[in-house]
Amino acid sequence: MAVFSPQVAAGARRPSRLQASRLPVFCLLMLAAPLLPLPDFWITQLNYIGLASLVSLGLVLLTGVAGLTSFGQAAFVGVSAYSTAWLTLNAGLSPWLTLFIGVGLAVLVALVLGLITLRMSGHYLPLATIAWGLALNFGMANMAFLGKYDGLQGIAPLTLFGHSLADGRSMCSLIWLVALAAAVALNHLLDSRPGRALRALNGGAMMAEAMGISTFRYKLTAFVLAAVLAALSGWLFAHFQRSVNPTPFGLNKGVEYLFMAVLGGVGQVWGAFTGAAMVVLLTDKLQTLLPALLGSSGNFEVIVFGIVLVATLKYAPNGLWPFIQRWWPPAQRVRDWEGAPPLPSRPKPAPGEPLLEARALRKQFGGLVAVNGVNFSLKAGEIMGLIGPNGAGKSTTFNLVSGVLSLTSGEVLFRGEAIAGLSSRAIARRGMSRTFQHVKMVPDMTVLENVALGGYLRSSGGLLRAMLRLDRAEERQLLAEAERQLRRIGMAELMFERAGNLALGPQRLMEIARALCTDPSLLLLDEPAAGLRLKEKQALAEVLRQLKQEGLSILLVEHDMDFVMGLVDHLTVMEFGTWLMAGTPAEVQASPAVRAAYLGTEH
Ligand SMILES: Nc1ncnc2c1ncn2[C@@H]1O[C@H](COP(=O)(O)OP(=O)(O)OP(=O)(O)O)[C@@H](O)[C@H]1O
Repeated sequence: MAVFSPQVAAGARRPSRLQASRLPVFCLLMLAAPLLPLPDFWITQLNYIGLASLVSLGLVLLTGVAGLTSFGQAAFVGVSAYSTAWLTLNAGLSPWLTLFIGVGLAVLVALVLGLITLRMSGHYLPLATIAWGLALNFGMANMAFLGKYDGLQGIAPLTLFGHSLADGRSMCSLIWLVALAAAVALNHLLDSRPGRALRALNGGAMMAEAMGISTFRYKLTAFVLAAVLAALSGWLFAHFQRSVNPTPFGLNKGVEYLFMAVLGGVGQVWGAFTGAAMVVLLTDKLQTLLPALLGSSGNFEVIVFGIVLVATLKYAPNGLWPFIQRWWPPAQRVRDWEGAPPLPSRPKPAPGEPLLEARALRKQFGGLVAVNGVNFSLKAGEIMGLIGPNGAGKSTTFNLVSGVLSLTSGEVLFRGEAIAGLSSRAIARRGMSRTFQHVKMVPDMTVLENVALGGYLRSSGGLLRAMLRLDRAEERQLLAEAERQLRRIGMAELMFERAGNLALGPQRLMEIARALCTDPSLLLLDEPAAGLRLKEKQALAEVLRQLKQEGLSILLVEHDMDFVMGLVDHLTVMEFGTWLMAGTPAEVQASPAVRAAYLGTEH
């Protein structure tokens, strides 16, 4: 079926996956750097860049991908650095053991902070990370056993298979090995089932939850992973510097890490390295240049960084990495999922089986009764329309059925089971999938990846498997299913397009494909024709007719009477939050009460 002709907004470009083909060359170069005849100064700079990149990578995941902000990453670096310093110096533990203790402590703190703050809206996490950063820094600077402002000195160097890593060159290899491994693992993660779930956090919690994704769990995951990366950097830092003091773990350093991520490109894995390199190298240059120019000493580079940050946010909000990427184009995704076995699917209701029943639905927003005493039912294989003029309460009813809103009173039965009070995630798991009145998607992901989000509940690959690339068989199944659903609605030719480049019509169809990818027993469409041009509406109606022929059950909320008339089996009409009438399209069309409701006259 090809009912839809591709329409892509002007300026559309071929999308790319995050992984770039020529990066192995860069990785090899960085790992070989200590073997090159570089002066010690440059090796030291490379070490600092690698250490900062690790922390910045965590911020790419946390801020760029998951949309959460932390000013306290330097404190996580400090926890691990001080842990290994104190435990190796005073308890005589092996640094390889203290690595796990330091990272474990950072994970513990991240879990506590995350569990307290991540359920709250936006600004609580940044505030909590500021408080945590300040508290820890004052703690380190005032505790006698941690050496107060002087810190701890004489930390033992690392040894690996009997070989000492005491000099900067040996540490350089280890630091870059860890930093590059982290970057590769993060790239793998973002190109996977859990990675798409993480990227969906920025597309709005409502959409992610409707696909069965626990947004809280993934926010916590991003926060903990960012803390782990910071802790790894802290452990390496302590054994590279061989001393620790509170200064590198203060709040200003936390802000600097965030600056690195923003400067490099906060949503880009390799942007973390770009930002870290820029800041480390510029700091060194400016710290000598500016005092000489101005004739007095001081941290004048901070002023320059402030100006650069504002300019970056205004003129290059995606950071510097996209500019570098122009000369270093990323690899095109290889279509390697042909013939992948299908994902598991659920048993479908028999045609005519009672599927959905809404009984006496009522929803009150404070003093406003948005929905009052609404009843309707839908059998398997039917398309039902819920129509009514603006403000009639259709979307509220839709949200009550799909679990986005909680009922004030009433009952919803889905396949005979009472689902009122269940979360939208739990309802999605039972086989109800929805689209949104205002399209909700991840604009930076391809159409295929957006649709694959719908397969989340039909797959199980976790973080570790994704990072180690052990999830490829399941990933092929997911992408094959996403492509199958795109073909089903006639949109396969756009699968590699960046979703944000699509016009509204194809975006709405993409949402339908995503909902189909969940293998639903019931498809809920919230005003799918809103904002579409005539041709787009016709294409959409054709897709829905095709889905009905395939036996799919659909509940359609729509404002446009003409759109639903030739499409649905029966209609329920709402007015002022109440049930007005139910009947076939012909009966509804002939009803003077419905005409009056739409014309806004008395009836
Ligand atoms: N979260 C909310 N808080 C308060 N009032 C709300 C909320 N959501 C909806 N309403 C109100 O409930 C009533 C019904 O709104 P609803 O969006 O369900 O109508 P609708 O039939 O979908 O309208 P439209 O076709 O314009 O989308 C309106 O008066 C609206 O202002």
